Amino acid sequence: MFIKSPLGTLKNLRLSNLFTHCLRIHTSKRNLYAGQLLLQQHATMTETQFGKLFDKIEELKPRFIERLAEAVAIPAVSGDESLRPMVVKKAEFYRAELERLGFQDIKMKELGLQPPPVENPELKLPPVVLARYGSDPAKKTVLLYGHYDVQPAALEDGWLSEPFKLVVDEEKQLMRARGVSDDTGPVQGWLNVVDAHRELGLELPVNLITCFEGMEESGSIGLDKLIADEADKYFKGVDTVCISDNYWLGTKKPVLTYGLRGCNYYQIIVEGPGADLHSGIFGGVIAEPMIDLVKVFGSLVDSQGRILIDGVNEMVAPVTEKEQGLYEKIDFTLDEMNAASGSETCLYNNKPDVLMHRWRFPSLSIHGLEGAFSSQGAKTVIPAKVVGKFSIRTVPDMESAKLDKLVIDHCNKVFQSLGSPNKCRTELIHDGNYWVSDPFNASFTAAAKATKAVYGVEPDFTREGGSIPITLTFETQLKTNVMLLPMGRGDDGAHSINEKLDLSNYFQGMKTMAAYLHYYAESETK
Ligand SMILES: C[C@H](N)C(=O)N[C@@H](Cc1c[nH]cn1)C(=O)O
Ligand SMILES: [Zn+2]
Ligand SMILES: [Zn+2]
Repeated sequence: MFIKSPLGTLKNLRLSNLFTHCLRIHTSKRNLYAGQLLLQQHATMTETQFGKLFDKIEELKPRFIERLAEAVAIPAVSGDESLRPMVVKKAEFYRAELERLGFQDIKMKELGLQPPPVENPELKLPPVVLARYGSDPAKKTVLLYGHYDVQPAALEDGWLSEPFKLVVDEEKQLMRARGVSDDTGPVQGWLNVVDAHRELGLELPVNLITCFEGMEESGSIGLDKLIADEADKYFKGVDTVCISDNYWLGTKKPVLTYGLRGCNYYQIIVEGPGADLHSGIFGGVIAEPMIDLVKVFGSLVDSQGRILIDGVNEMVAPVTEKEQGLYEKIDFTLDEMNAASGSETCLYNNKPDVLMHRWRFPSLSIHGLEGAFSSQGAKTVIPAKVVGKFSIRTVPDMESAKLDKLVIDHCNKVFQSLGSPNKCRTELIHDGNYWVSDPFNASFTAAAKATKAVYGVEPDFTREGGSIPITLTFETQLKTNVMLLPMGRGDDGAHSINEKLDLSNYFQGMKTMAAYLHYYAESETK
């Protein structure tokens, strides 16, 4: 059955669920012989209800941009120990916002000290912000997860404007600032959805629980335990978890995401000389830590992206015939890929290979190093100690502990083969599991309807090459499903310079979030 409405074509809607409240309103009408009539009446009502909500979101645009500007102005970089007070300040910002919006039972959950490796052994982890909006047992409960920490950013990296100051580019119709897409914009989006309901005097159709953390960009350290501890307490009765912390695959087509890669992040520490040395005096005479590190780095991966560590590729689940057919149908082009990377350096020349290597094969990236000369000019120094950083994006069926052993054994073996008198050790900094789900549950169905209602198209179902370390923990500890509803686009430049969020994605994203809550409330499963 199809109902045509200005919000889009609503397909195969079921009387028993989506129209429950409509039936209540229309019970006085005797003329139920024509299901079509009832459906038309409901279509009008849904249209009116969404119409008002969507109009309110449009009307509140200046307020919603202002709030986002306040949030992104706090440089909450979880990976920079010196900025930890700013991460805590941003948690306080959200506590105040939640209070102002009428959330209750707000808890700033402390997670204790950050475990090693860490510079300051007294460093406290930032709090997790838990809050409730409604606790009606007749309603479903949706847990909204997001993170308020961000990646580092500095003007001198090549930003067009100060990274922690929101710039609205009217010409390009976008907002620019660190975190605007990952993940401050989407977190703000959820709060704005509640704000819009309150302004309209419209009841939220579900109970909400927020779980906003401040360590996602550093591997969600400490959050697993909190979720396990609160599974039967604060999180009791959660029906589904919705995460808005990834991006569309490309720039035009909205997507829903049912898979993530995991991430194991390592460091290799090579040290020898007692201090940095003059290369004219000591060059050729002493063993240089940087030379050893480069050799170990070079043994990890080749220039075609192939991982060279024995046993790693063998853990990857084989590609099935059924799966092979999925990739060609996805709305994505190599041109979009090149535009997003700002280059033509892609290692693959066809869509299925690009998507498979992004979603379902592991990758190894070398991120950088501490301790070495990295400025302009030509300093003739031999660094005494260097710390190399690299990570592996993991996929089914890779086992995290087994991977750690393979990686550490490999680095030790390569270093030993160099015959260097320096010292070398490799350690895990943090890890997070991959996650793959069934995209046909009630939550995904509600999100697909919401996408159709807002954008007028069916979303693509995609996997994400990035990681959200806590996703699998929600699924296993709360024994419920998780759905990923991205707000931004594939070219937003998350983790890069000039991170942006298109204005249309911010506002249409909020409408999709709002519609999702209404459609999910009306779905059959409780
Ligand atoms: C997809 C998400 N917005 C994100 O950027 N996640 C980070 C999380 C992370 C950091 N270290 C390990 N995982 C990512 O994928 O890099
Ligand atoms: Zn994120
Ligand atoms: Zn991120």
